[in-house]
Formats: sequence, structure tokens, C-alpha cells
Amino acid sequence: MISARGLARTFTTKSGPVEAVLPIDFDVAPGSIVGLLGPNGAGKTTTLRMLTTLLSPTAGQAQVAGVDLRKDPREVRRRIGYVAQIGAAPAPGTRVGEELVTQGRLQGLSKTESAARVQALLPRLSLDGLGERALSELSGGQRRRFDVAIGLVHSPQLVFLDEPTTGLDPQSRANLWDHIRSLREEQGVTVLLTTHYLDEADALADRILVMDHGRIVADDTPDALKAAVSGDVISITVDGDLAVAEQVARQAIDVRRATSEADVLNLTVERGDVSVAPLLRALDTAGLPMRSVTVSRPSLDTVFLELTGRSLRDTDA
Ligand SMILES: Nc1ncnc2c1ncn2[C@@H]1O[C@H](COP(=O)(O)OP(=O)(O)OP(=O)(O)O)[C@@H](O)[C@H]1O
Repeated sequence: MISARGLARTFTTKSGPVEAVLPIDFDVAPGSIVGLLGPNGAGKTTTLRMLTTLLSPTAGQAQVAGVDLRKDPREVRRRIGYVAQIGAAPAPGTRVGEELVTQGRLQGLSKTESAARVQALLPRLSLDGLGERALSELSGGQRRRFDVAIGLVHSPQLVFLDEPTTGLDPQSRANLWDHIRSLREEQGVTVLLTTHYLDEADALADRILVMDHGRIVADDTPDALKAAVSGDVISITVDGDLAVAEQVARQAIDVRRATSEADVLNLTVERGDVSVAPLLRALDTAGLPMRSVTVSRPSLDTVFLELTGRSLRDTDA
């Protein structure tokens, strides 16, 4: 459904070039849900905007929904749906149903076709009964589902969702996840979504592309990504120098990998439960009392940490 080769985008700014996306290669199979996961500024939105024809690549090429991105961007637009990060502010008084019908007409549907499509779409996204409601009166979750409906009004087989659940409460997020899954299950729609939520990528995606600094640093199933990182991560804060603490840790226990960010030292070890006690003793003896310690099982955050040396959660914060 998507095949990108050497796709790249550099922005020219006053302070010099910004290489937002370095040449990337990836494929998305029809009927799959693929998550593009990465911290702020990783290049996710830029990638999506290139694939949806909103931004021209500075290098490379892509086939999107069977069409060459550079040769026929208009046809690409006809075949895809795109839900941007935050829906545009509606004109005062704009009504849900009326706006959806208008968007369908802008996508080339006749008035009757568009109205029929909107009638079918509203219940699918739990928006039934809200056709006459003003957009400004929708809740956050309803508004986001409305944004998704806009992307689906012309029945595309490929949909791009940019951070679909950012800003939603947990219940609305879970509800939108169900809707995204049903797009694939009931209609075979292929979905490429960006997110910086690990749980979202884990819950929704068949495959995850991890992006960092404009590169794809991993491309696999959530399970395979987690399986690739065996062991536990012990994260500690100490009263004292982290570099010294790392040396002490390496002497006391078998450390596979150590990374530090701000005042936290992350140690990847075979068994966290077995290593914590000797680590504590060694740090005490060295005059570096531990202020806090957490032991975590491999998660996608661990994967990200292993791949980039930084924690996704901390990067977001
Ligand atoms: N129009 C632009 N001009 C200059 N630099 C830009 C432009 N758009 C994006 N960038 C830069 O390109 C890099 C990638 O940005 P992008 O928006 O693609 O990241 P992202 O992964 O989507 O992040 P977020 O999760 O915050 O949306 C960033 O360094 C950003 O500042």
C-alpha cells in the first residue's frame, strides 16, 4: 500500500538546513496498521506530510495507494484520507453532518452520495445523533472522531492519522482505538499513524517503525521489538556523580548496557530482581547512596532506550 525509497526532507531555515527526515525506506502492506513511533521532532509528521502530498520530498520516491507520489499527487490525494494533528478551528456554527457532507463533495462525491456516506459513517464513529450538533459543542473525543470521519468520508483504502489520540482522556483514547481497529477489520482500510505513546503503538499496530532524528531506527512487530531486548532495566538516582556510580555498578554486577539522562542512570541487566541488592550495597560502600530505584521489564520504552540511548517517556516530558 505504501513503498518509500530514499524519501527525505530538508528544510531551509535562517539558521541553516534542518534535516527533518534523512533518506528512509519502508513498506506498508495492505490491510495493516503501522505505527510511526518517536519523540517530538523525530520527523514523523514530516514523513506523513510527504506521503500525503502536502510537502514535497527533497529526495527519494514513494508509491502511495498504487500511485507514484511525484508523478500524480492529485490521484494520491483522491485515494487516501489524512487526519492532521489537530483539527482546524471550525467556523462558528458549523454543524457536524453539514461539514462532513461538504468535505465529501470537495472530495468529488455528489451531494446524494456524500449525504449517504455521512449517514453510514456517523454511527461507525459513535457520532450518531450528532449530525445537527455544532462542531464547537463537541467533546474532545467526539471532535477527534469527527476529524477521523472527515478523513474517511470519501471511503479511502489508506488513511494517515497524525497523533490521533493526543490530548484525549484514557476512555476516549480506548474508544478511538476500537474505531481504528474496526476500520481495518470491517473495511480492510490500511492505517499509518504517528504517535509518541508507547501503549498506543503497542495496542494498535501490527508493525512499528521507530523514528529518531529523522531516521528509522527499528522496524518490526511490537513483540519482536520487545523480544529483541531481553533483560531488565534498573533505573537509579544517586547522591553523587553518575559516571562514578556506573563504574561502581559495573564492578558489582553484570551490566550489559548503561545510559544516563539528566540524573538517572539506566542499567540493562539480565535479572533486575537479583542485581538490585548487590548494586545497593556497592553504591553505599562507595559513598553514593541511592535516592531512588525502579526495575522495569522490557517494554517498548526499553526498546527505544536500547536503540537511541534515550527514554521515549523522558524525551516527551
Ligand atoms: N516547516 C519547517 N521548517 C523548518 N523546520 C521544520 C519544519 N517542519 C518541521 N521542522 C523540523 O523538522 C524536524 C522534524 O519535525 P516533525 O514535525 O516531522 O517531527 P515529529 O516527529 O512529527 O514531532 P512531533 O511529535 O512533535 O509532532 C524538527 O526538528 C522540526 O523542528
